[in-house]
Amino acid sequence: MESTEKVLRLKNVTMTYGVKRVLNGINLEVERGQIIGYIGPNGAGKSTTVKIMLGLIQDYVGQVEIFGTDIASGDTSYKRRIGYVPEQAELYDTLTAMEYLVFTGELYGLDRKYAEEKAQKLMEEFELGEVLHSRISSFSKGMKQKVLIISSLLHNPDLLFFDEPLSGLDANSMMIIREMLAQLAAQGKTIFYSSHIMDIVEKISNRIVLIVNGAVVADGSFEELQELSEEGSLSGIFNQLTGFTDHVSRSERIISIVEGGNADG
Ligand SMILES: Nc1ncnc2c1ncn2[C@@H]1O[C@H](COP(=O)(O)OP(=O)(O)OP(=O)(O)O)[C@@H](O)[C@H]1O
Repeated sequence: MESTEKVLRLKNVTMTYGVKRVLNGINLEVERGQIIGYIGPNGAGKSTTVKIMLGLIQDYVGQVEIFGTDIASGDTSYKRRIGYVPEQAELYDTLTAMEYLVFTGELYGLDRKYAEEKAQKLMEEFELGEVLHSRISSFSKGMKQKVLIISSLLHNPDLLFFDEPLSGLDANSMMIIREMLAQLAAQGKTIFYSSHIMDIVEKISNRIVLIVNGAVVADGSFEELQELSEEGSLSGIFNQLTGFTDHVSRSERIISIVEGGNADG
């Protein structure tokens, strides 16, 4: 595999829901080993882009290639090389963690015994060894999130889509995931990381793509984005590039409404 292999290529991708255009011609090329921080305001179109790449939305316009294959070609073998941590997942609450992980491992074509062994080892590393055979319904939010992360990794994918993967995780677990992603990228895995936690995106990504209203408005390393802006932090750059300057007056109005005063006042 060439080190500059294009893992992802989006050509002029547009998506419309009814009369509402939510993606406005996204162009993106991602090379092997990159960690892309995919950021943007609520409703900008991030999840829609990810769902298109996962093959969950098919009525887009434009072209999407993953590992060099057009995903509309009908060849779905690319999916075996992908891992996905959704922002919100319906975990099968009545299953135990082991049952869930073996089930998803087998979906990805893993041998049952191999999936069991790997699941057990990974659960232990995430300090969940004692609840391996407990029902997921008894798990805390962070514990469920760890199970999702493990299930995304079980088949050793080459491309990972992480949507707000650290939600609910404590500071120690966050540090492990951050380090693990950096090490995976160093080995040539590609990571598409979508989050609203700007200081983590700033630290973790070697390339940041900002989308606003379904279009890419900035694309580069954190240092390159800093050159576009007078702001020092990614959250400052985000505020500036999305044209957001009225947080003080907005909060004043909200509090005024809460207090029952004149909303304009
Ligand atoms: N199934 C759907 N039907 C109609 N509109 C939709 C659908 N899914 C998403 N949208 C709209 O598409 C736009 C983009 O949504 P999307 O979920 O991609 O945004 P996002 O950038 O992931 O937002 P967030 O940061 O809040 O998760 C939003 O205006 C949303 O209301």
